[in-house]
Amino acid sequence: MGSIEAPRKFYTEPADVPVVDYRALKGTGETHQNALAQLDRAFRTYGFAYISNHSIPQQKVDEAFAWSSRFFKLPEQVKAKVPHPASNDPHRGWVHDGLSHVSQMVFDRDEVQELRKTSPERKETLETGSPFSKEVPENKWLPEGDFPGHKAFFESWWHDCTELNHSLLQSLCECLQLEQDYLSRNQTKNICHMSWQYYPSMPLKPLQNSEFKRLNAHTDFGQLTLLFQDAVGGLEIHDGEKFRPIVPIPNTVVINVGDMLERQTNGRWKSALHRVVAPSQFMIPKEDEVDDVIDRYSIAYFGTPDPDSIVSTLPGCEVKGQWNPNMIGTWADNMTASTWIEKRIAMEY
Ligand SMILES: O=C(O)CCC(=O)C(=O)O
Ligand SMILES: [Fe+2]
Repeated sequence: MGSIEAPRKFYTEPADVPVVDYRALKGTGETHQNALAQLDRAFRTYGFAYISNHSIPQQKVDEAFAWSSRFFKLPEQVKAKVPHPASNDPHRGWVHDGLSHVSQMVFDRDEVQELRKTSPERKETLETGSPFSKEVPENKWLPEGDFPGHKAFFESWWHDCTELNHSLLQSLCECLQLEQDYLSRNQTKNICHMSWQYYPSMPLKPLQNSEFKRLNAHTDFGQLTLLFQDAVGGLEIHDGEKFRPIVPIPNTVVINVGDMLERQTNGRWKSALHRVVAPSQFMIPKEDEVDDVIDRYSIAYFGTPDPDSIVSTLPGCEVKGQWNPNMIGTWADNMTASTWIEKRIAMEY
């Protein structure tokens, strides 16, 4: 006789981050107003939301993941033809496992060196920027013969993400009762950035016991991030009390508030700490069931204001929110977007 398996339990309940319907965000009437209110609440509470029914067809998202997997499965000597330098300049190309290291608001080189030893990560990334903007470093592409078709796909994918980013910025403006293009007007040079992340399969134990992370806890330093994740899981956000899983929901994109948007909204919206660890379903105590954690892929589009723009309080956000902006203490007056990005990325290399 077959037995009924007890439902799998998470060690920690997933974060109760809402799924906001993009069609409602872009619609009219009461449903529209409700969707805006839901997004505002999600950003106040978590700094994160899932967006369903968005403008990029799932087939295109699947294609992007297929390109990513093909790239990272190339032999190392091929990927090494487009190496990311040992510094962040230019922030382009393939980052081999161990080259970059994420930390949170640590700006002291010695301290970062120490953290590299005590909180190592297992990841590779491909760092890319706008293929259209003249204001940013050129992308590093493999010869077309090594990887046919990738440039054409990337251009089209970049375009789709940029459109979605601007469309969401408009919704954010509606939440904040600003003119609809208020935030987009300040993103004309397109210094936005896209990281393609690959977390190779690895033994489960060192992830479970925190000897390794896939990605250390951090806040994003841009304005709004669009995050596409595959079905594997492992992303967690800190809800003010503890880290909780952001379980993958098919056909959605995760969006989150970065440091600059937290600063601009004066803490009304939260730039939340997040990290990538073992998927929560592997944290149940059935240790002999699985030895290795499988490959994981994600793609992040970091929306960023124009480099020389001063990141300061938006009209209507003068009253401080419930969250203290992360940049308090380190956020000088008249800080530009590029200064903040460089300050933070420099510490990753
Ligand atoms: O891989 C993920 O799901 C998270 C990536 C991330 O947080 C980042 O690149 O800033
Ligand atoms: Fe992040």
